[in-house]
Amino acid sequence: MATDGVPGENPTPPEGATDARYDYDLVVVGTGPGGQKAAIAAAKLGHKVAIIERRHMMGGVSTNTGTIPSKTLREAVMYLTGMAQREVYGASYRVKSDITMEDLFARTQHVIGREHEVIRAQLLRNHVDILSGTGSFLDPHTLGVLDDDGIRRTQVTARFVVVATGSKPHRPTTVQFDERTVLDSDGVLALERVPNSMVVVGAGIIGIEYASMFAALGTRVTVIDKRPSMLEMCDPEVAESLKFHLRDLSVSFRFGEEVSGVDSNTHGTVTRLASGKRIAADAVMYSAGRQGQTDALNLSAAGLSADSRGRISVDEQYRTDVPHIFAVGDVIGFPALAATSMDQGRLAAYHAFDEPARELQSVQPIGIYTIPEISYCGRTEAELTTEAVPYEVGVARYRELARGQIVGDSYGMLKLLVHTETRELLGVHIFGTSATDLVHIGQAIMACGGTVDYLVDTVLNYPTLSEAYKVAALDATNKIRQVARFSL
Ligand SMILES: Cc1cc2nc3c(=O)[nH]c(=O)nc-3n(C[C@H](O)[C@H](O)[C@H](O)COP(=O)(O)OP(=O)(O)OC[C@H]3O[C@@H](n4cnc5c(N)ncnc54)[C@H](O)[C@@H]3O)c2cc1C
Ligand SMILES: NC(=O)c1ccc[n+]([C@@H]2O[C@H](COP(=O)([O-])OP(=O)(O)OC[C@H]3O[C@@H](n4cnc5c(N)ncnc54)[C@H](O)[C@@H]3O)[C@@H](O)[C@H]2O)c1
Repeated sequence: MATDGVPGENPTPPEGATDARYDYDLVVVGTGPGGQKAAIAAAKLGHKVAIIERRHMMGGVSTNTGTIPSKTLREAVMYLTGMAQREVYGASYRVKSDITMEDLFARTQHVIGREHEVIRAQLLRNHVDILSGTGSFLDPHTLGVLDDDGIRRTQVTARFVVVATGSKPHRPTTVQFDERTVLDSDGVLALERVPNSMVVVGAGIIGIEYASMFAALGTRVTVIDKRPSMLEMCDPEVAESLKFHLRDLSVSFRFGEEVSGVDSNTHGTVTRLASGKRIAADAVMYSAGRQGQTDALNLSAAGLSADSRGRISVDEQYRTDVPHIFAVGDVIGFPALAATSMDQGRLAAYHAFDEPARELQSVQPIGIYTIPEISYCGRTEAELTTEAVPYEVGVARYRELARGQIVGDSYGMLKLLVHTETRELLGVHIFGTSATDLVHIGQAIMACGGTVDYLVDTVLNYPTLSEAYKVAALDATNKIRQVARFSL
């Protein structure tokens, strides 16, 4: 099998599968981030690859109903409401006063359309065959593909298979979803009007991201979660800052409350809580977790099964219990991010074809696209305290940065957690403009085992938000010095 000589160059199209018993060296099911990267990685190694996907889902949940539409919607909300500019131009500043769902979706549809083209072109120029339809196992090496009209079934054989079928919203059986007033995160993308009021059930990342978008649009949002607080994985100070912001946008929180049911009619909805409370709203959005999409796969024909949440278990090489079948992305569960799914797909392909591969770096970022956004990597203060790791905190407030004033962000902050003895960076927690981009500076330093002194001794562009690292580093080192002097 020929391999491409120059890294990144399009591989020579393979004439056939390496093993003549099979049509393909690799068949991937699902074109989300995990499936795309598995297919392209294998093709770049010179293998004959096919990918199965339903006609309207090129790019997966990520491109069609998840990451890309939600982040584009957020961008449209930020722009049209003038949210990010109000500190500069005043509280009444708006780009458009009567924002419609049409306005918001115009931008989303534009980006989704472009992404479809990019993904299709990438697959085709790497000679990956796109098989349109729903894939299911007929035996461990054979997949049936039922076309999108549900009429014609073809079949293909593969030496290796990567299952990258992703996830779908979990819908409790006790709730009647009518796709108009009682919705999940897919249904939100088909809303006809911006609701005046909305109940969000589930204060996970999806729930809080959408709660902040609708609140910015002027919707009165009530967030309900059975847990005692939201975004428990975040630094408490950061989560508290977000909560303060959301309350300012009229968001109400009902934590420690379980939803027992939702009633809906032409007037709207009433959400019933186990505590006896009833909350009226124009719409209810459920964001109470997701489950693996394995129903259509006929896993038993391959000798596989899924757990009660539709997830497939894999080893550290993303290999299932059937050694030539791999699974990646949301279908294997945590962390269920587009970011990680891509690398899982690439690594699964490398492991299948015995291509040397390194493990992923242990320091991984989390980006939460609320308004304002949150991002972090490394450990939290609570974890360090439990583990009795001596640390100091260095904080930079955007309002004290020239760039913070220029962009009109007075609430943002960056917090560094620094080991007081080794001076290593242990954690970075950011709240505010560009947090999801800025976090990568701290991540890179941490991954290289860098210390706070790197930031103290480095000149950064001015005026930038990156300067927050310098300010926080100086703050942490000043505090460490103060304690050291006291001990002398
Ligand atoms: C609202 C929302 C916002 C999100 N925001 C972010 C974010 O900001 N950052 C981030 O990193 N992650 C985010 N995520 C998570 C991210 O979208 C997922 O982790 C990611 O899409 C998972 O990728 P995947 O490769 O598992 O496949 P998916 O993107 O889930 O796609 C799976 C594909 O498989 C196809 N498929 C399923 N069964 C079959 C079959 N039998 N035959 C053929 N095809 C099949 C489906 O049609 C689908 O297209 C978000 C998710 C949601 C819902
Ligand atoms: N920016 C990002 O990276 C991003 C954005 C969106 C989604 N995602 C991914 O999507 C995944 C799923 O997100 P999610 O928010 O749907 O799920 P989740 O599991 O993170 O949160 C669901 C929440 O719903 C609550 N809940 C469940 N049933 C309830 C009930 N009956 N009454 C009240 N509360 C209830 C749970 O306590 C939980 O807090 C995330 O874990 C993440 O991996 C990532």
